[in-house]
Amino acid sequence: MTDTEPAAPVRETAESIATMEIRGAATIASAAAEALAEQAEAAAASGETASDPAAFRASMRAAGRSLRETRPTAVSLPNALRYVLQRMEGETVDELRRSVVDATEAFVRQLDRAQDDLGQVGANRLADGDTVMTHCHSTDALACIEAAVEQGKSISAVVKETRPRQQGHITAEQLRDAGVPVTLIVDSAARRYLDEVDHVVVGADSIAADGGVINKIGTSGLAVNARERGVPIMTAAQTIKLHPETLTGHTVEIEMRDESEVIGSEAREEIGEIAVENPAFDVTPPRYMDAIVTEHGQFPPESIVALMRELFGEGAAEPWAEP
Ligand SMILES: O=P(O)(O)OC[C@H]1O[C@H](OP(=O)(O)O)[C@H](O)[C@@H]1O
Repeated sequence: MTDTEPAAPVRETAESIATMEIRGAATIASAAAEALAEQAEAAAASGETASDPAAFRASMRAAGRSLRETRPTAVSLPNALRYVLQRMEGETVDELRRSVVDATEAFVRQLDRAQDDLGQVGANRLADGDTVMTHCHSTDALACIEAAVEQGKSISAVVKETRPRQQGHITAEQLRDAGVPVTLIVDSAARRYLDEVDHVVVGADSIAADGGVINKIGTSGLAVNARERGVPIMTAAQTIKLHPETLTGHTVEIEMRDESEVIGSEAREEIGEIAVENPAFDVTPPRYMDAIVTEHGQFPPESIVALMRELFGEGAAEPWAEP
């Protein structure tokens, strides 16, 4: 390991995030924070970084950078890196190492608590006997449904498959295991089934200062249809999903993924020359979202900016910036 080359566990985590073996905004955040702790342990035990606080710091920043470069849309990733790296302090390598490990542990505890807390808030929006529709796989959205079941409510689910990666299958399995009767549908059947559901519950990868919700591709169409059918739609999102840079006018980059997720090589060859695009996320304008449910309570999307200012001030530095 050199000053600028992250340790093996960081490289492995970065690779797993990029290939989506590790996925979901909250899961990515905790994996990234844990990778920083592993980097701190490795750097404190290896070569020049073990005895040189400046080299140790440089190796932590390089690790942050390599984790940051994996996927662009879920802001939970830079927010996690920022949380840990901003708490890195000490004169000696051992003090620096300890501060990173402690910050990581505190961060992961906070994430778990936030999900439990927002689950209670989201569950309060659901009534006994409700049917919910889900899109993709979101641990924050599932926390709301599972908390409602724990409150003794009987909940059923219509689960959208969510092309192209069919992450609705993970949702279907987890809800079934939680005792929720599940009906799996293809994405294009969503409008037809909206007449049979009481709520739509989705997650978020980022929330913009104007209340726009950035989530798995297809969320915005679902939200427009839900509004047209009069079905309330909520986004379950821990505050780690709030995107601080949107406070200063930046937009959220939408990840474009490989065409192979959309079309297999055989069909591709058969069809011949066509363009294929595979955006992983879209933006739901605030006017189509009824509520953003966080660990601090529920908010109309347009008012989320007040919470963002409270938590982040006016903006945020890159997670690996020198303090
Ligand atoms: O943090 P939690 O609620 O688990 O997930 C939030 C969002 O992250 C996922 O993105 P991807 O599957 O990583 O592309 C989905 O878009 C999901 O709604």
